[in-house]
Amino acid sequence: MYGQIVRDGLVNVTGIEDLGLTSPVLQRTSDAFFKEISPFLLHFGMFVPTIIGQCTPEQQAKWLPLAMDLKIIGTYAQTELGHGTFIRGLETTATYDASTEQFILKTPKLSSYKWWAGGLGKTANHCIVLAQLYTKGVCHGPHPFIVQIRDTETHMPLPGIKVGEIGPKLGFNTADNGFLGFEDFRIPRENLMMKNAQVTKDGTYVKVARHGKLTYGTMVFVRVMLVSDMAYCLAKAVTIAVRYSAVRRQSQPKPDQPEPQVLDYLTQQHKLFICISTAHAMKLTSTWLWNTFTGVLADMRDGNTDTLPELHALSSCLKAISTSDTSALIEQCRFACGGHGYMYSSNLPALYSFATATRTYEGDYTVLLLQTARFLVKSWEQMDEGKPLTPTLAYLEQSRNGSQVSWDDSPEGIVRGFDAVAAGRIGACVKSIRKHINNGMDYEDAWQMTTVQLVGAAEAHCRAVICRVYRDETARLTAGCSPGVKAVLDQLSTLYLLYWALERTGDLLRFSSLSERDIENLQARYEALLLKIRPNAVGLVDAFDFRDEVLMSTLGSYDGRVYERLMEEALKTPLNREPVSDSFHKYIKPMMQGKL
Ligand SMILES: CCC/C=C/C(=O)SCCNC(=O)CCNC(=O)[C@H](O)C(C)(C)COP(=O)([O-])OP(=O)([O-])OC[C@H]1O[C@@H](n2cnc3c(N)ncnc32)[C@H](O)[C@@H]1OP(=O)([O-])[O-]
Ligand SMILES: Cc1cc2nc3c(=O)[nH]c(=O)nc-3n(C[C@H](O)[C@H](O)[C@H](O)COP(=O)(O)OP(=O)(O)OC[C@H]3O[C@@H](n4cnc5c(N)ncnc54)[C@H](O)[C@@H]3O)c2cc1C
Repeated sequence: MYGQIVRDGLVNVTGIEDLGLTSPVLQRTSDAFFKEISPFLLHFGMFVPTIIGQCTPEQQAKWLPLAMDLKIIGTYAQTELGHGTFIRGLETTATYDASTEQFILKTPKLSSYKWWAGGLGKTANHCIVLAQLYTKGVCHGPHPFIVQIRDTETHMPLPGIKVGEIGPKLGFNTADNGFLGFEDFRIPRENLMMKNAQVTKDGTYVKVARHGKLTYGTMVFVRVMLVSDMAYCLAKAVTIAVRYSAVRRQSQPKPDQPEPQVLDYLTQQHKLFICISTAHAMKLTSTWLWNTFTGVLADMRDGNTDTLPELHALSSCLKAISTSDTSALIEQCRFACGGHGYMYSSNLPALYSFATATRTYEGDYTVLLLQTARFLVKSWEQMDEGKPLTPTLAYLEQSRNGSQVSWDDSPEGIVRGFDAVAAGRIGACVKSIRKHINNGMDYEDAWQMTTVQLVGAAEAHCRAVICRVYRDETARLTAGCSPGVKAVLDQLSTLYLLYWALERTGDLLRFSSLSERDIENLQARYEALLLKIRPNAVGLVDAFDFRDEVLMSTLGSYDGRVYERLMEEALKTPLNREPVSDSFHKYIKPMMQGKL
């Protein structure tokens, strides 16, 4: 039964089509069972997908049934105390011993301890370990291995394994993130996950993969999944904040009139409606990214890896921007709920601590944007050589002659404006790199000196992609809808464009013919749009269709009994069990009597 709950709740989200499971879904029933992060998150989120992505069919036949039936519980241990970002710098070694046909796992020093893997501390008995593969005295770089770390009967760590929990964190405190060290721990040769590289019995290393970075495949998969996760988290947060804002009344802007719902303040609408619109933008972009991902998988099954670099660039920037926007906007939802938003029972602190972690894990924000930037600069250089551009970079063509794009304030025109900003910023980076090189720097230093601009260019590219996909997908999906639904969804996608155009006026002034008058118009349209969305705001968050059991919020429940729920929760707190707590007699009273 328990296993079934875990499977229903989490495996659907991983959307492993090869297993006949569904693609990403917005709602997750698991949230009603696990109030916090599940210690099984890594089992279904990374352990199982890595078995699928990195094992041969024979290895899958052995490990998948065990993992799917929860006969073994696994996690994914890549990060070490000393290195997370730089995977090639990992220090754990797996050295092949041909005489016993085993790998010997070793943690050479403190900084080589595996650190962070979810469920590793107390829950998992198996683990995917990324280690530098040595055979015949040669290091072949990091490779994944399946390692049993605990006895499946007693759950005791096996001899040669040092494992434990890493301690309290900002969030994720129920995920038992762990550390792991190896003292010459031996595993069979067959535990190397051999889809992309193999070691034969005599220790010969055989590379199978056509692309050098396929070992990083699970990370690409999880990055793709995270965009949809972010849409889901933000939809939850804004449901809480909008419902609360409809219940909460504050201040008296006009004398002799009742206190308005705070949702009627334009500033409150400015804080919240962009969250509704962003949740839609991310959901539609995540589905589009998922389709791109499955397309690339299909290409790779046919032996073609040409589309992988664009997928890596897209999944990197969309992971970075969706996690960063979501954490900022969830925090904005908390601000929008005033003091009560700070209550744990509002569920906003938990949502925030989850979202802000996603900005770091599975690839840090800056690091991933720089990966995208690498692709963008390379594409620019290829364009200069007259080579064709990939579909998501087709907009670079317009910047070839370097002239400013003329500003057009229709939604499609604004999307073209974002294209122009992205193209302009990428072009500026290429110019900066070339200038530094002409001044005598080598390429790496010229790149370093341009990284602040490169991060900005990758952000601009990602924003342009989101704007285009959001606009196009909204038009496509609402084609058969009623005029009312179509109009409201069109308002939401227009709001996204206006909001970001106003956020990026500096860039638009630089790379398009936008004028002061155009900015005034944008501002006026934006404010008018907020008022148009206001009557539908509660309906729009209700349409996300979260059950109260999933939302778990005193502020956001469907019935709006905010104050009653806050009081009910307050009365449950252990400090309210007795009218006078022991500390009064032990410390406070003696202090008042001058006896301390
Ligand atoms: C619930 C919580 C769960 C959390 C779990 C975790 O956090 S688990 C832990 C999660 N941990 C992390 O996420 C760690 C984040 N760190 C990383 O992913 C890598 O260390 C790196 C990508 C930053 C650099 O890697 P590097 O030093 O090996 O590479 P390089 O920069 O020298 O580039 C060389 C070439 O490789 C290309 N390429 C790179 N990646 C990919 C890819 N996936 N696919 C395809 N291609 C890729 C790149 O574009 C470039 O191509 P070019 O231009 O030559 O044609
Ligand atoms: C809640 C949580 C759960 C996690 N779960 C797992 C797990 O299950 N398994 C696992 O293996 N790992 C896990 N991790 C680890 C996570 O993947 C890493 O923390 C993450 O990849 C960032 O790496 P880092 O910690 O080494 O940061 P660092 O790379 O040390 O980052 C520190 C700073 O340096 C900057 N920086 C680093 N490199 C560059 C560069 N090349 N250029 C410019 N700036 C740079 C970063 O931007 C950042 O500002 C988890 C982390 C968290 C927070």
